[in-house]
Amino acid sequence: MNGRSLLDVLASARRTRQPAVLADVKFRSPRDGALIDLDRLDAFLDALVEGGVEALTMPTDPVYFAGGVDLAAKLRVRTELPLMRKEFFCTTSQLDESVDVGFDAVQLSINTTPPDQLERLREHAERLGLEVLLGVHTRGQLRTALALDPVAVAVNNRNIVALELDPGTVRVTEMLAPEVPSDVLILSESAFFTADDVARAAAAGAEGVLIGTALAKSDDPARFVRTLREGAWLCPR
Ligand SMILES: O=C(O)c1ccccc1NCC(=O)[C@H](O)[C@H](O)COP(=O)(O)O
Repeated sequence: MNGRSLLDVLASARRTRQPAVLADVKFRSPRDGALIDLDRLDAFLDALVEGGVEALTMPTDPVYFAGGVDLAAKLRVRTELPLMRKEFFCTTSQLDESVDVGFDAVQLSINTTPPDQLERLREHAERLGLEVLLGVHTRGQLRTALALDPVAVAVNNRNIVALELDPGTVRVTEMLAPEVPSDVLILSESAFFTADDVARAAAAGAEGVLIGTALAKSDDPARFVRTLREGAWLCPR
């Protein structure tokens, strides 16, 4: 055990009633094109740590997000923050690889994981010691996820199946959060640009928010993280 836990980060946010801020290190997005140049990666990571982000995620898909496990390895050596892999998971070998690279958690999104593989992949991940968040974007997907008795759900405000070409809105979290039982943690993901967006997700009961594009585009990511925390207060569900 290495002591890094994304679930602990979310649980601790619930106790302190201050939402955790997580950074999605995304090199490219289908919507916005190139986001992070490799030559500024270390400085970017240092700024995120300085700003106080509590965990990192990374889409490792090379085609749409310009990610890769080689790039994830760079994150692993640079920071000790909990690290979650986002991927279009369909095989157990992708999970074995995730452990080898040093990921602590994986997100299995209901709408991208083959339905007949979902439980098998989740069990395999947990057997390997990976934390598992179930990703949802709609009410129907949330129902599917809750039937699996998750510790945490990731509510994606954008539709990953549309490759996040939709603008996304925190309204998705506001709609779904009331339907999540109070013992299930919520990470609200995507389309965060202002402190008001973060405050809305927290008011809806999300223990954490995940921000990618806005951080990558910020001239001062450390300061941006600090401003995002201002005024956000977690409402118990
Ligand atoms: O969510 C997934 O399952 C996923 C799978 C494979 C590649 C990417 C995936 N999600 C991407 C994201 O979740 C966003 O990059 C992240 O929430 C940040 O969004 P934004 O702040 O809007 O850039």
